[in-house]
Amino acid sequence: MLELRAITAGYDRGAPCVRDASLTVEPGEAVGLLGPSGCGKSTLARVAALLHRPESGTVILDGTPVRRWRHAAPREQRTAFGVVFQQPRLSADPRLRLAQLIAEPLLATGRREGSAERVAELAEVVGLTPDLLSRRPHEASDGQLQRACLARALVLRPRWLVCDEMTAMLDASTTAALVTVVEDYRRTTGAGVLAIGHDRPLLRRWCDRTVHWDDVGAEEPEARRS
Ligand SMILES: Nc1ncnc2c1ncn2[C@@H]1O[C@H](COP(=O)(O)OP(=O)(O)OP(=O)(O)O)[C@@H](O)[C@H]1O
Repeated sequence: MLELRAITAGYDRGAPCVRDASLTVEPGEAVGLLGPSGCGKSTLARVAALLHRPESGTVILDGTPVRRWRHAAPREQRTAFGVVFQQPRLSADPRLRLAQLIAEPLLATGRREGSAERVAELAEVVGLTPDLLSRRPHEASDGQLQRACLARALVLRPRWLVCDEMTAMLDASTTAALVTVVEDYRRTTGAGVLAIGHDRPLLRRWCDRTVHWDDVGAEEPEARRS
């Protein structure tokens, strides 16, 4: 289970944008998090994915409290997460061809062997044809690049997938395709999904339950008391 307990976080000490937020995601569960722009959803998602250290509160990953974030986190905790951001161009190294982008986490964790096969397999899953894999980000559309970013997020077979407005920049058919990929991944692996968004009907369709930002602070009073 992924548990966020009483998380307070932000960028300016003393003026946090996330205050006392609690949320849990069970293995195999998809939880949607809705809220207005700028309220702190992405910040909470980054805390959940161990990318941003909170000022206070606890993240508990499969029963183990997280003590360190980002590169200081133990590899098995860091690689338990796949993350897809809203703007693929901001999260893709412009120098890498799409195949290299997808393979990045494999190479970063010393898993070069079999990486070409894994990239080819995932490219098919996300709907990228082989000719696209040799292109660099500036030669790909937003939708094609987001497909590659989703493949990169899945390449290490994470147990938790954080989708931070993954489909906000995409057309309806690419949105449907990527949501289907995430859903198939969740069904076949039992991974838990935290999906952040503004699109209530989409999140309702996609997720087992949807939580509004206003309720995140009061969602689990028992957990917050303990
Ligand atoms: N790197 C940063 N440095 C300083 N402030 C930041 C940074 N990132 C976000 N913020 C601020 O923190 C607050 C919460 O931002 P966050 O991105 O978490 O909100 P959000 O709910 O995800 O918004 P949106 O739906 O528009 O993406 C905002 O006021 C934002 O301006």
